[in-house]
Amino acid sequence: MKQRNSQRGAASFLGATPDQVAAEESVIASLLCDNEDLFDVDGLRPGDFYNPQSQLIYAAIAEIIGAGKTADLVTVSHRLKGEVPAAEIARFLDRVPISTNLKAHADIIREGAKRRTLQKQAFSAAQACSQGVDINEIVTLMHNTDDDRTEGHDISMASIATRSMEWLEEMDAADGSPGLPTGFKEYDSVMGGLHPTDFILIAARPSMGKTALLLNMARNLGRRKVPGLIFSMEMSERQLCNRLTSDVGSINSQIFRHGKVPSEAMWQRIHDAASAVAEMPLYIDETPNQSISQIETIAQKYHRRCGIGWIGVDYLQQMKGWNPKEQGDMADITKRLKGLAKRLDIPVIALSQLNRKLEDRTSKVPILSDLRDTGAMEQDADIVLFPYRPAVYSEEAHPNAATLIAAKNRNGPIGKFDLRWDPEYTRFNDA
Ligand SMILES: Nc1ncnc2c1ncn2[C@@H]1O[C@H](COP(=O)(O)OP(=O)(O)OP(=O)(O)O)[C@@H](O)[C@H]1O
Repeated sequence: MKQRNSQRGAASFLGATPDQVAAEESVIASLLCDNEDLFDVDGLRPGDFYNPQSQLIYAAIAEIIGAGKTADLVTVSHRLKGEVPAAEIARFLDRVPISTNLKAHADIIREGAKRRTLQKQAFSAAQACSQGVDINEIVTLMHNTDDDRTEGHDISMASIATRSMEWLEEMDAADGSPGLPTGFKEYDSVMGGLHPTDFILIAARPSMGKTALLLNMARNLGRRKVPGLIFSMEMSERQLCNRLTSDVGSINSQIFRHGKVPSEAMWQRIHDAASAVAEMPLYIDETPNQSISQIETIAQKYHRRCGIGWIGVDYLQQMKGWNPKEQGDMADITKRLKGLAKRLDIPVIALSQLNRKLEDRTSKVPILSDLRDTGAMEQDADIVLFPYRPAVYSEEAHPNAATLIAAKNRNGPIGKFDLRWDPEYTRFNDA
């Protein structure tokens, strides 16, 4: 009885079915006979093969062909000397290769690999559930199915170059930039908007207008019907909605603060603006103190369900695990936000406070080194933006003067963009 229970608890992982074994043998036999067939197997990876020897042989064939040489029994045996006996490699040649059906055979191999991966993942998730691991970690584990691999994504340079050209042709035909427009004309023209896969940091001292800047971009994208998701760990969903309404309708935000609407005409304006905001495909998660795992899980869910085209995180210092004494944890957060941008192929915009050491300088204009001591932000960010309003520090400065400083741009120019600040609507405009 005891033994039966322990057997029931043990994992019994899938092996290869006879058709998968046949498919693996067929692909290797075909490749050994005709190297051109490699292009037909469409991004198959060594790890997709079940048989460990097949994995090694396939990897050797792909490497030899990749180096511009011919892969045959002699060259492959030479490369795998000491790992796979030549007689074992020759055994594949006993099969009659059916290269006309190679694509179908590659699909069978890929499907087998996908089943085995999913089974292992489900097993790990079941174990994590019974061990009480954080629920969000488990959901992330379940979602990390390496979609690219399971879809047979070809990562060879030949294929990447083709895709890049197709992308450029598409963009050229669409007569526009691949970036999402922020709505700030000069910024968009120089920086090309917000680029997919970019991790964009908006950093400033408190009350400089970081949230305002993010919401101004959200309003512009919302009007263009680009879905977006904002993690607002400081302000509530109602506060953000009120700010958007104030911005869209040019309504003094103090009305929302005091909860008193001065006239019927103002009610009408508020209703009109609120209706326009309601039609924007924006999603706001106001849960405070979210962990990076929670953010990843929620972002992936909204990306799948609603096709979100950008993400905003307001702000990093409010995230669970953001602790200056734990530089490693902070670096993990920024790395994973960059990873999220890449995986979902959308821009991720994170807001961040700047260190108060800046206040000790004569010039209060932020510089990149103000990001030091804050994990790997400076390194992980593709773009670093500093909104700056001189009136915060000097009574002599014009109250509406503002600059958006692009202090870092991994793939393009940096620059300074003059803006106008309208405080009553918490709105930045083109100057
Ligand atoms: N009705 C208003 N009239 C004048 N100024 C306003 C009004 N509403 C907001 N502000 C100003 O807008 C700024 C707030 O901007 P915002 O919250 O976007 O800044 P932040 O950099 O995100 O701040 P924090 O770091 O504190 O979250 C503050 O300087 C505030 O004084």
